[in-house]
Amino acid sequence: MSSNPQVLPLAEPLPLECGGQLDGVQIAYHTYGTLNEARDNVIWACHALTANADVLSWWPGLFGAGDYFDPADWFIVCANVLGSCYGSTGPLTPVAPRHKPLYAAFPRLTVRDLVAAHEQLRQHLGLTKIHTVIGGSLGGQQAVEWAIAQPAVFEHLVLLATNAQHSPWGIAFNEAQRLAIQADCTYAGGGPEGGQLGLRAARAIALLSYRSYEAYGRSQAEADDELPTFHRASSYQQYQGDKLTARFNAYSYVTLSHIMDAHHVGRGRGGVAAALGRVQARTLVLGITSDVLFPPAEQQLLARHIPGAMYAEMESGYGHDGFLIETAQIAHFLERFYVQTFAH
Ligand SMILES: CC(=O)SCCNC(=O)CCNC(=O)[C@H](O)C(C)(C)COP(=O)(O)OP(=O)(O)OC[C@H]1O[C@@H](n2cnc3c(N)ncnc32)[C@H](O)[C@@H]1OP(=O)(O)O
Ligand SMILES: N[C@@H](CCO)C(=O)O
Repeated sequence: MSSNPQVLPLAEPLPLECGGQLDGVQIAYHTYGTLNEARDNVIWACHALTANADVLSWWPGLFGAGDYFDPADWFIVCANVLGSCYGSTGPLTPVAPRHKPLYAAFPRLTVRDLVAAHEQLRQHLGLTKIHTVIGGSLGGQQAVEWAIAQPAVFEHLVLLATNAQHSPWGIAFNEAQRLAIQADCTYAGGGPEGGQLGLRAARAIALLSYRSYEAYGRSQAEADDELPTFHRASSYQQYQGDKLTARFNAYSYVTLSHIMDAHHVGRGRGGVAAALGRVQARTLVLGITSDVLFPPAEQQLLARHIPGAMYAEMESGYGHDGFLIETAQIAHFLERFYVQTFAH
């Protein structure tokens, strides 16, 4: 990661959708570029499961100098979500009044709680209008929830590889990963290193849902003369598990996967169609042909119910993670979208 994020301590305890409140919440965030005089050049990026507030580091090709969202033109904001481990309050953050981390006892949160915390940051920054809020996967779940909760704030909404309600299939994947973490006997005991072996296995499971048959075939095919005891795909799975455990913790992972599972824009709002009907932002929804975790039918549903939404599909063999990789296609569809919305 490049620079350290700024941190906003929230003035009041945060009431939680599932009941209770979280005291002493802090939100870590990055801003890039300059807010123009008209204050109409704000892009708010929402990150996915294991990323952080430094969007320039994890979405290169879309955010950065010379990219579609260039800090020379835009005031870009990205904030770490509550429950994560990159500076915002999470299970390993010491919490008042005990000043001890909550580990496995961290409260259940929902996407609406993530939105409520970032909404306080938006107000703190004095941003009355957001030109575009954009997010993929969990970031898209946050973006759509926010556009429903605060419809007048967002002029454009861009949703990638996401959904209106997390699917039984997605929940089952997350539960399999949580079972792997809980099978690690160091998880229940707590402590900053608890559950890391389980997390390694969880990431390997998750990768199966982020990539595709085609992507593994392309990058992990074995040579004819390779020993039958070595498999590139096995080594890849282990490497990806190690890579995540070096930068993330099991408690945040479990917290965030529960948040994803609880995502349902229609809860208490008369159902999904009624909730999506509240969105006022001009909306672009992007699906990925090979996404098995959030299949295109889920994005088509979003586009069907968000008034006037534009839908497009990216041809990609990368699977779900294509939303982080196919930046040229994303830029192409963004350009078409902005030209079309400008014309109307
Ligand atoms: C501190 C931080 O890093 S912060 C956060 C960074 N991550 C995020 O923000 C989350 C979002 N990003 C992601 O999920 C991912 O980075 C993606 C989807 C964009 C790309 O995934 P990657 O893992 O980089 O790409 P890919 O799946 O092609 O794997 C390549 C890596 O696997 C390694 N690899 C490939 N095949 C094998 C193999 N058979 N055995 C062992 N390692 C292998 C490569 O050497 C490469 O290693 P590197 O990452 O150390 O360079
Ligand atoms: N690969 C993404 C999760 C997929 O949405 C991440 O690690 O944040």
